[in-house]
Amino acid sequence: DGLRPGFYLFTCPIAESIVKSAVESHFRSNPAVAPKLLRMHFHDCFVKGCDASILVDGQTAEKTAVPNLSLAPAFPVIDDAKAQLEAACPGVVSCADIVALAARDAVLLMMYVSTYYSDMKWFNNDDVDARQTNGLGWPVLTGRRDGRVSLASDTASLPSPFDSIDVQKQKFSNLGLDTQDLVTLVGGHTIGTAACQFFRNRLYNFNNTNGTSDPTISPSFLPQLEALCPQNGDGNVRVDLDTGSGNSFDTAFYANLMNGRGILDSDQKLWTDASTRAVVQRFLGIRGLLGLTFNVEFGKSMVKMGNIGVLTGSNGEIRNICTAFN
Ligand code: HEM
Ligand SMILES: [Ca+2]
Ligand SMILES: [Ca+2]
Repeated sequence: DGLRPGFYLFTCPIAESIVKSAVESHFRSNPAVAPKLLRMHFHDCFVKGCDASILVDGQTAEKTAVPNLSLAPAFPVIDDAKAQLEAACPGVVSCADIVALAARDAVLLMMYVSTYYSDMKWFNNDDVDARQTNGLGWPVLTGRRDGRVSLASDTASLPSPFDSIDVQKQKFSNLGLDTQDLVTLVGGHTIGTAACQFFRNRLYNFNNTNGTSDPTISPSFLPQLEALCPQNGDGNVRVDLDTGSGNSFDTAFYANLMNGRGILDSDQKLWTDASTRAVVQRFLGIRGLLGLTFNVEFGKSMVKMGNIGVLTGSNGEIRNICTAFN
């Protein structure tokens, strides 16, 4: 019953290092996979629990739903790790655990890069081997098993960038996550990018009023965003969710919200709404409030998220390949 640290200690002791090396080698050729791996774990857990339902191929599978399309470059990381794991310990390590471990390893790489480097181009694999993680990251509990259902229609439980704070809170509390978890986990937007199509309405057509922009956007930031996402430009152009700090796992995202420089409407509202703003302020160490340390809280909330609806014991299965049920 339940997950535990080191579930594979005796059955596949090399499991966690195989996942780590798969994440690192893909990261080296394409660092953009790191934020996608984090988001993949979130999208897995929020739809039928953390059961690898997001990995299955098929015409009506979760993968085909709009919110999951931009995750495509990160699926091969999981498939690679799984192939190596099947060679080392056949039939033992679940795809759901690979996703959870890969998300942690991806964040750890970003934390490492932001701690020791100002520019990712100086990053190479030798550094990874020599790195000191200094207590960053979090222990991933393992023992999840893989689900046997994957339907695009189930992705309606995912939050949308157009959701109000009340709806965001509701979607999180449905899964046992409170307001602090919401603000903490959305802090994952400290890394990675969003396509213009998901926020362009804020620039040119706010509340369906043509020519109007969202008044919560800082006046100095609006022209910058408009330049990145022109009104009739390509909606697939991608912009950092944390302007000026898209590769660093840090609290700059929250400072941007405070300064009216959020990208998604759902993110900027974390500052507009008093209940979520209070949590943002605690991450920013505003005087008079009990401070919160982002990296620490993020790990705690990730462990909570990683427990959502897990299959354990004899429930579910250990898939042979992550893209298909057995
Ligand atoms: C109210 C909750 C949330 C909403 C509405 C939301 C929405 C979005 C949207 C619209 C994007 C851009 C997708 C694209 O253009 O491809 C995005 C990206 C991202 N999200 Fe969220 N998100 C939420 C919560 C979270 C959580 C809880 C995490 C992780 C713990 C997360 C991690 C990420 C990451 C890392 C990216 C960047 C992906 C990339 O670079 O491709 N998000 N999110
Ligand atoms: Ca799932
Ligand atoms: Ca950042």
